[in-house]
Amino acid sequence: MSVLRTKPIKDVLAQGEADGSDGKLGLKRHLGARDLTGFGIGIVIGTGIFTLTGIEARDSAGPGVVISFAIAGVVALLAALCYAELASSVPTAGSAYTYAYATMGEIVAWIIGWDLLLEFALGAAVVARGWSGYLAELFGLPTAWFGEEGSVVNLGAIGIVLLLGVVAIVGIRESARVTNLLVLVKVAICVFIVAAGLFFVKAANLTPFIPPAEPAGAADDGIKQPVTQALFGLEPSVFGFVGVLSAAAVVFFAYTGFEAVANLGEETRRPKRDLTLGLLGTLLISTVLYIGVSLVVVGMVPYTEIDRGAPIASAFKAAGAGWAGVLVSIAAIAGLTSVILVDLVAMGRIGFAISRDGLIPPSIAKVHPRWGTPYRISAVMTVAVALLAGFLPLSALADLVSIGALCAFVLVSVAVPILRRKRPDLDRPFKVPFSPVLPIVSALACLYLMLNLSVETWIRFLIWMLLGAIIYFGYGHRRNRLATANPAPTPRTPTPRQLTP
Ligand SMILES: NC(=[NH2+])NCCC[C@H](N)C(=O)O
Repeated sequence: MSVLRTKPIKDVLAQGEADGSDGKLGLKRHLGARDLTGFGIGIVIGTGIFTLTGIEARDSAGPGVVISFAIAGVVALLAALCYAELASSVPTAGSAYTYAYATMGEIVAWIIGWDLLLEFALGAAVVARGWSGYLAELFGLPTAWFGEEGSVVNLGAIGIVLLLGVVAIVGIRESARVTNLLVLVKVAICVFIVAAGLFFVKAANLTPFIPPAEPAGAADDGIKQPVTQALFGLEPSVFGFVGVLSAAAVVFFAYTGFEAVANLGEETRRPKRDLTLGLLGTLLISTVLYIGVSLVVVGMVPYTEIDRGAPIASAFKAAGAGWAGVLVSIAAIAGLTSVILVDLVAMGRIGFAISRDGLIPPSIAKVHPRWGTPYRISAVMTVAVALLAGFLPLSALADLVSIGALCAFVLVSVAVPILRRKRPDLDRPFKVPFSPVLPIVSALACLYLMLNLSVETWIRFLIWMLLGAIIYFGYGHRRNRLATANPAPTPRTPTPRQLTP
């Protein structure tokens, strides 16, 4: 069936190796392992740790939110292992989209590509609104233009997206420099938060570590409740182990985005080695920091009193160290800025890979001769993200970013054992241990977290996917490169003249 056609792996590899020198579409190779880890941490540490920690501790898990972060971290690490195997053996700009095209067929590839566009575009937009909110608070700007509620247009969000969009377009090296700097700031401050906060931790705040389950309030009912609870007709409840698990699904947002690294394979000097280092390094560092920061927050303040909006800053304030609040704001602004930038960079690469294959119009896949970036698709998508962030109240849509990431992780996990059977002799610099067991566990864990997200999120996600299906059958299905390719040209037999030296 034509929707299930796959792209030969040798074509995928050839596309990934083009560097633009022979007139083929190709990106420029500037990045090393440190840059990749910088991009990874750049996109990972942001809104999640600075806000979700408070909300989930208070409303869903108590101090057990630390376990939620650990669980989400392990699930993300499993997915990162699978990503590392595929990214290092098939280093391309499209990551999961490309792996799916080579293993599971065009329609699955499209679904994943469309899903990744949602994740990265919405990721940038959601975080841009948060960014604007921080800015407004820091400088006392009018919330009508910079805030979340009741604003007509969010100028801060539009401004930051356009500005970072320009950085992303002007060059991968420039983007790496800006990202590395921001990452240094936010990681240093996170380390400081953990080290200083430990002095204020009180054992009493940590007991009971997991508060006993209790019935959920009306707010968590109906389409707001996790699919697992709705599906099995369970009485909606919060806290207890169930609460810890549903908090894990929500804080998973804090880990999403690391896959951006896997999209930089065509811009990395030594992709086979460095992609693995970048992916796993990102995850290890962020997991350790997250567990540290969340432990400090719930250890400093009884969970019933944690501030929902600014949990870290107000924990320090309560301990009489209000000055730490300024540091936290700086870390948050630096963190959110790098998240948006890397989201925009990665979004351009995914769009580039999809349009290069003709599933969306190939003319926008052009690479800029000097900057070496996919500037057209990046520009188009940056403007779209700016409009989204400027006009839609998005804070409710963070879960949609998570479901998008999780859906891609499920497919990437499944793709590992499939690719091992389909192309057994592919050069694999990194191999997931215990395949297929570990990839299957990874897929199931991601699926489980997906089912812990709310019914509402699933409905929104399915609507987005339906839109994708319409575009695919209306355009991509007939117009893409595999569909329009002439029958494979027969190999030219060398003429006798060519054979003689
Ligand atoms: N592509 C994405 N998932 N982007 C959003 C990343 C969000 C980031 N993990 C944070 O906590 O702020």
